[in-house]
Amino acid sequence: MTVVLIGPPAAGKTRIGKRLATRLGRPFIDTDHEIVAEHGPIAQIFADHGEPYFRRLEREAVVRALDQHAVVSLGGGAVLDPQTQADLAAASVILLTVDADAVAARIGTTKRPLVTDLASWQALVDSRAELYASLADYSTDTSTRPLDAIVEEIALWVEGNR
Ligand SMILES: Nc1ncnc2c1ncn2[C@@H]1O[C@H](COP(=O)(O)OP(=O)(O)OP(=O)(O)O)[C@@H](O)[C@H]1O
Ligand SMILES: O=C(O)C1=C[C@@H](O)[C@@H](O)[C@H](O)C1
Ligand SMILES: [Mg+2]
Repeated sequence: MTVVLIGPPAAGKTRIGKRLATRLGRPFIDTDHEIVAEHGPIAQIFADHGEPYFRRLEREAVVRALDQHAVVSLGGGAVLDPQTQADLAAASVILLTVDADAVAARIGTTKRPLVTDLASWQALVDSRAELYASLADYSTDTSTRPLDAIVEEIALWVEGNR
């Protein structure tokens, strides 16, 4: 089964996904990175064409990624697509959560069009928390523990669920 990481911005999907893929001996795909490689910076896509256009590109990247026996990190909003929600039933879905205190230290430097400060991050999380939880087969919090401990915990769960 494809292993998929979901969760809000700055939860650690990219960093943890990369290490988890190495740990499991699988390729790693990050849908945000696929979109950037093909179409340029996400903030620029939002600015030039708007969010609905970005979501269409994202859906195409998700379809390609879910077809691989890989570890896939989805963009934070990829799960808003109903077809993606349905497709995730056939994957092992891991939700990464993070609390606001930890995120405050993480969101300073990157360019996220929908997350400009802690308040916008919190609003986005509040609006999606139920959806994230409903799609997850396993959930773990990334706020305080070192990356390697989190990766090992997830890897053991995946190996138990093959
Ligand atoms: N367990 C952790 N402990 C400390 N810092 C972490 C941890 N996990 C991630 N980080 C840091 O948090 C930041 C965000 O991580 P990452 O880019 O992996 O998140 P993401 O969920 O992919 O976010 P997005 O794709 O929305 O940008 C990075 O600077 C990363 O180094
Ligand atoms: O949460 C979101 O809606 C987003 C998260 C990022 O991963 C990017 O996919 C983009 O900035 C949108
Ligand atoms: Mg990421």
